[in-house]
Amino acid sequence: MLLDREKRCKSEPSASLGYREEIPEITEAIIRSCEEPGSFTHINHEPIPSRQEVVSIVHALQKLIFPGYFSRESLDATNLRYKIGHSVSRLFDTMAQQIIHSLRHDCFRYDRPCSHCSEQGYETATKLFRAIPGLRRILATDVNAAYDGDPAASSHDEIIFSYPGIFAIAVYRIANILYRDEVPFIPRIMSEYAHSVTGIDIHPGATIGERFAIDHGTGVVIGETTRIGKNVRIYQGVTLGALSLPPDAGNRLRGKKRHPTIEDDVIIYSGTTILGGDTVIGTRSVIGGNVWLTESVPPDTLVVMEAPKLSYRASAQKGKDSHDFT
Ligand SMILES: CC(=O)OC[C@H](N)C(=O)O
Repeated sequence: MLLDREKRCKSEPSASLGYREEIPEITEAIIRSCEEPGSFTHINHEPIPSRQEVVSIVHALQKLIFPGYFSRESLDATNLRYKIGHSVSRLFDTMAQQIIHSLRHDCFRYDRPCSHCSEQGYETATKLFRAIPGLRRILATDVNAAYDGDPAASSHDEIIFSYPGIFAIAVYRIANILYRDEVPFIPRIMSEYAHSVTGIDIHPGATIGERFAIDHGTGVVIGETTRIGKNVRIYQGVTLGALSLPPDAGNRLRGKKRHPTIEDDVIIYSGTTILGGDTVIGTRSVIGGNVWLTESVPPDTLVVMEAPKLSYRASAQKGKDSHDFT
């Protein structure tokens, strides 16, 4: 049986017509706002890089870097050469096209004179694909470091299949090659994608040595000018960041070293924040959890936050309605 309210609703004529009459005016208002000085639009320009394509490239590169782990079809000795050749040849053009789009965008948009975006796009894509064997080698050191440092990891394969840390580091290592080649947009699209799926934010401009491990990873931030040596391990919630940034910091500090340097064999535990471009954490140091550091520490230093004083008493829950926290 229909309720009265439902009956009324069903017999009511559609209200959309009256409201739809407003669409031309709404459209005009949006167009006028696009013409306002200082408004952001992207009209009449060369094709822009596609975020969706770049994300698919990331996943395709992950399959090439760790063959067999992320493919639906199994790889074996008879099809390996064919499958790798096939994906390199397909990916090569897609990658080059995306690089060309992003270079062209900057040429047109910012009047940067250029006559060879297309050539440069193919050259950079070639460099990236040539770097894959090296990427595979360095990522193997990262997987080994994660396994060696984590009793919860039951195998190297488990790390490759499932650890957000290794995914974020793999994407960082790819993006860093493009960043060093001064490809606009794509490195950040890649690293912010990894950030969005792992909670780990590694700027592609950071410099990170081999055997880098991020355990758990959620909330890790590694700033653009951070330098990290070899065999460094960090945990969730670690920030390697800049000191306070004034409102005009964007223009004043762009390109300057703002983030710390972490030397070889350092461990930084969860929730720690280390800030400043001149801050150096000396080799083999261990920085405990929840430390706030804005100054350098010499090699072989242990830095710990003294635990706040806790008091322990019998629980107030027994026989009481409210808790007594005084
Ligand atoms: C990580 C960090 O400090 O970020 C702050 C700012 N984006 C910068 O790069 O300086």
